[in-house]
Amino acid sequence: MTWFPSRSSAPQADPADAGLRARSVSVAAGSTMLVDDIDLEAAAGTVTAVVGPNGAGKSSVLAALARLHGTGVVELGGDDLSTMTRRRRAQLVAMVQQSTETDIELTVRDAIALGRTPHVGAWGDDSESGIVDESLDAVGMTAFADRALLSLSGGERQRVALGMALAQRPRLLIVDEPSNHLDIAAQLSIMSLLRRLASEGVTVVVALHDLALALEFSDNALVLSRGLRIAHGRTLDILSDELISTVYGVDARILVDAATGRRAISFGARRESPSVAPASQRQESRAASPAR
Ligand SMILES: Nc1ncnc2c1ncn2[C@@H]1O[C@H](COP(=O)(O)OP(=O)(O)OP(=O)(O)O)[C@@H](O)[C@H]1O
Repeated sequence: MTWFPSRSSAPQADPADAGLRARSVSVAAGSTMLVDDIDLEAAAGTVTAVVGPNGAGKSSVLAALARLHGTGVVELGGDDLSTMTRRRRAQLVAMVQQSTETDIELTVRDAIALGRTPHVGAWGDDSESGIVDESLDAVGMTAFADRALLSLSGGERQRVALGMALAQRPRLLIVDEPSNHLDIAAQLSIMSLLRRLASEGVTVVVALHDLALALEFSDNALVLSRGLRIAHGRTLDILSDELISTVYGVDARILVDAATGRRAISFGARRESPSVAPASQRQESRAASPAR
């Protein structure tokens, strides 16, 4: 299945032109810096994993990239996401957040159809209505299409949330911890789907707790700790035993399966606490205002 079968504005082939470029992204809550001065570049057609311990600022950075809050400049294909209309931004950027709780009475199909909203014309017309069925299929929810959203399990809701984002046909897909609630087969299937979307030109940025998934499925990684950028580069280059051990405060050893080349990580007892001073202590005087 191809993801952009009939879309005339399919992501451009040239990664340098179509990708994501974020500079000096900061997020504050009052006078507390949650994330400080993060730069990130992600070419179209790549998957970038955002990793780091609990509270490192992953969700905050992702929401700032989607321009839900924070300061700094975020460009997609050279266009500043902050200065475009909300509708235009919604056509380009989809975000799947961690919380999938809802009390809205919708069927699964209706929920996924909501993802088409930014593309629906003034008369309620959507020339690509088949996308809803494709999105249902892609996240394995076709059999659930007429089920009430409220009746779904956590993992099923997670898939619907991703299905909504797929229906948006974004150029930039931001996903916060998609493996939450998912069994191992579902995790691999969602990560494979993200890889496939990238292969069709989408820029994918995904927060992951599972570093083995990051090693297996991402091209590049952004490593955060206490609101600061610790490393950014090719995943296989930067996610080393030493970096993981330092950032997470554990003993970590990456193991490569000689037969398959797949990587797993063996973890040992915690050593000392991570030594990075939090952004909130470093920059208490700085405060970022909400994005436009
Ligand atoms: N409104 C707020 N006021 C104060 N602190 C906040 C606020 N929102 C988030 N934080 C703090 O900012 C830090 C970063 O939170 P964030 O959710 O971005 O981290 P994360 O890396 O996604 O964490 P996790 O892996 O646990 O999901 C956390 O310490 C969190 O407690």
